[in-house]
Amino acid sequence: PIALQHGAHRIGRRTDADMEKWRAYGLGQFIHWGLYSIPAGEWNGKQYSGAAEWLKSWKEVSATAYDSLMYQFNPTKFNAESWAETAKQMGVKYVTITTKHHDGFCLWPSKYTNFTVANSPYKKDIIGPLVKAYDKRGIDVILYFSIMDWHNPDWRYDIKTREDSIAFDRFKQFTRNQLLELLTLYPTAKGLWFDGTWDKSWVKQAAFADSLEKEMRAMRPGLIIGSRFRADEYGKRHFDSNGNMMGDYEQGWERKIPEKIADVHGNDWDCVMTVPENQWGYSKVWKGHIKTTDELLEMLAKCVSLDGNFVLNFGPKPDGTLRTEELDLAKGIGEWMGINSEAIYNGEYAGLVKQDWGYYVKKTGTNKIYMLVFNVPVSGALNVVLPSRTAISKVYDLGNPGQNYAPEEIGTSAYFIHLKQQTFKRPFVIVLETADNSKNSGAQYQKAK
Ligand SMILES: C[C@@H]1N[C@@H](C(=O)NCc2ccccc2)[C@H](O)[C@@H]1O
Repeated sequence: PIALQHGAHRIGRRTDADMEKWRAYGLGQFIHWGLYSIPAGEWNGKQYSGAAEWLKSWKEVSATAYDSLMYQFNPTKFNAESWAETAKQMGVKYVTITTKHHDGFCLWPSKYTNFTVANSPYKKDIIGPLVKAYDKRGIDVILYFSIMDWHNPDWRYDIKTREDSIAFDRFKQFTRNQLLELLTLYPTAKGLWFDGTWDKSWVKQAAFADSLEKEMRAMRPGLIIGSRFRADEYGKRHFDSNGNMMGDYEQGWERKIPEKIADVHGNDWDCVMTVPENQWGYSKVWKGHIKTTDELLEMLAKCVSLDGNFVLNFGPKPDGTLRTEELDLAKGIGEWMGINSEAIYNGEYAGLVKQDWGYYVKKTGTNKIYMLVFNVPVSGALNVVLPSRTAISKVYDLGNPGQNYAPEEIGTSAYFIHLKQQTFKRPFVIVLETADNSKNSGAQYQKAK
């Protein structure tokens, strides 16, 4: 291995209680809200082809004109309690909220810039009420923070001249001030979700970022910080020059999901997902495919089955209400979670051979295995292959406990679970309680009928 001062400072997963709680979440909510929600991807009557929250980067948009959106920010219908209640009904265990996106506008009254809610017609802090409303419902809060800040004149994409270096040193102090301010104002926040850290200017700040991360962790023991915050001294991000993950969980899964367990390298991770193809902030026009409840439930199941958390994005409207498509999805997911959340919370990779019918999730610390079924085979028989000498002691349908299945043993620790019906409206979950059978001599199995 290469001697590194600013690489990963821990090998393997964190084992403390705060991280174990994060690992158990399963389902989260992302909220992207800010000035970009006002134009919602449209400018001078033309549609921006990119993500709505990147509108300011469009060459047709002048920074001055964009920044004066601050004087239009007045979400009269904003109600933190109703967002938190929607999230509660959906069954999320944590929420990641944008405090400042790439455009630099702060949803809290930062004392380090005038570009905040305090100088908008709304005047009031948005982050505080949200933290309070979510905390009250037992939903942990993670604060999203973009390092890249298009409003701050000291931001640089790269550092080429002495002037760049002097300006960017001011920017680094500004960034440190804002982050310590956020941790001081919102002490119950469980972590920080960093973004906008890919440009050379920041990638060159291995020592500064490392010391800032240490300072934040010292200030808030247990704080959870992802792999996207800092680079090592060779500019390596997410994984340092020795291939060790930086931070506490992998943040690389943005709008994508790992295929197999080998893809996650034994690390904690979260997948953050948009409802349309690629819109995080509110966008008037949702182009292309809009994901359905069933699709999102399958993504959730896949993430949890591979040791990750699934975080679904909401882009609230400028008036502070949520759009109906997102409310409908929250309702659909919530109804499913109302019946099946036991298969999601405290779920982990089961270590079984993946079958076509869906995903296995093991309940952490137990011998309970959940079968999350999305694809019913024509045969109606779900194939289950367990580690050798593992017997099934109990099988039942989570949504219909009375429905007991007598698994048919078709080989050594291999079973068919015969479904009683052929069509299902929603994905469903079958619970397997397994028993270690290694004590008995070779188990007898019924000949396949
Ligand atoms: C969570 C999302 N991240 C922001 C973004 O710019 N993603 C594009 C991107 C994704 C992965 C590596 C670099 C850049 C989007 O605007 C959202 O905030």
